[in-house]
Amino acid sequence: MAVAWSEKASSMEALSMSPPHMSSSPAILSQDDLKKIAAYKAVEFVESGMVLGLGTGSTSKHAVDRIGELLRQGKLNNIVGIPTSIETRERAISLGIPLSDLDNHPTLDLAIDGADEVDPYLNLIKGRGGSLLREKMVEGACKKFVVIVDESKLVKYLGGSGLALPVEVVPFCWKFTANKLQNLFQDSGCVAKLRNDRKGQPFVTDNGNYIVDLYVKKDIGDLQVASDAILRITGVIEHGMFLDMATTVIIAGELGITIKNK
Ligand SMILES: O=C[C@H](O)[C@H](O)[C@H](O)COP(=O)(O)O
Repeated sequence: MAVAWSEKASSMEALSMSPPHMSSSPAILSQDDLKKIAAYKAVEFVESGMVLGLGTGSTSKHAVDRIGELLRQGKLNNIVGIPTSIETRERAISLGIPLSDLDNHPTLDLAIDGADEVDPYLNLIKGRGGSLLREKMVEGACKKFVVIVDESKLVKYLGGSGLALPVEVVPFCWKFTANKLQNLFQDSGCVAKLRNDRKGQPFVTDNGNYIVDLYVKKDIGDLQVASDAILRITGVIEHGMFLDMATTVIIAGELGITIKNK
């Protein structure tokens, strides 16, 4: 379903501006504007009393901020947030969003999160920010999982953006695990690289693990088969393919919002 700019008050509220076609000079929307528009649209699905999965990353940050704002304004009440990373937990606390965890709330009403890639079947790659494990645990426990992206995240097949498929691995003998991963997808020209932080040290996840990024030159074939094969490698904890998990994807683009439902 495509939604025109002029019909969507929430989009305008996200930007505090007129829709592009109504302004005297054409407005150029930045990628961050589009992320914010998608996030605000997703927050329209939030109702008072919900247990909410709070995503991680530059797109879901806008959703978390918006939820905090609506709580402050008294337009939402009795929300319980389940954060998917330490970063999101800290942000939610600073916004006064009440928090809990999966131990106390094993079923969530709704989660809102960004993605790195979305394929035509609403399969996702997530985790380029390193938060894939907690995200998959929380978002796998949701009745509804709304994904928010700008249109640059749409791909024909997972891995198709030329960017990485992240895999969280135990630090112990990570090279051994990385080699096994690379060999698994050698037909797709896979190169496995340990992710480093800004200081050139191994990037450490919230769970104390490393990330091996897989770069492929072509389609890796059946995604469920690939997923099972990755998870069978001892040393792998989880990967960033989120297959058949998204129930709705909200895509913000220059021409408006598109909503895709499973
Ligand atoms: O680990 C990071 C998460 O999976 C993010 O949701 C994903 O990388 C998308 O992030 P962003 O909204 O910053 O593009």
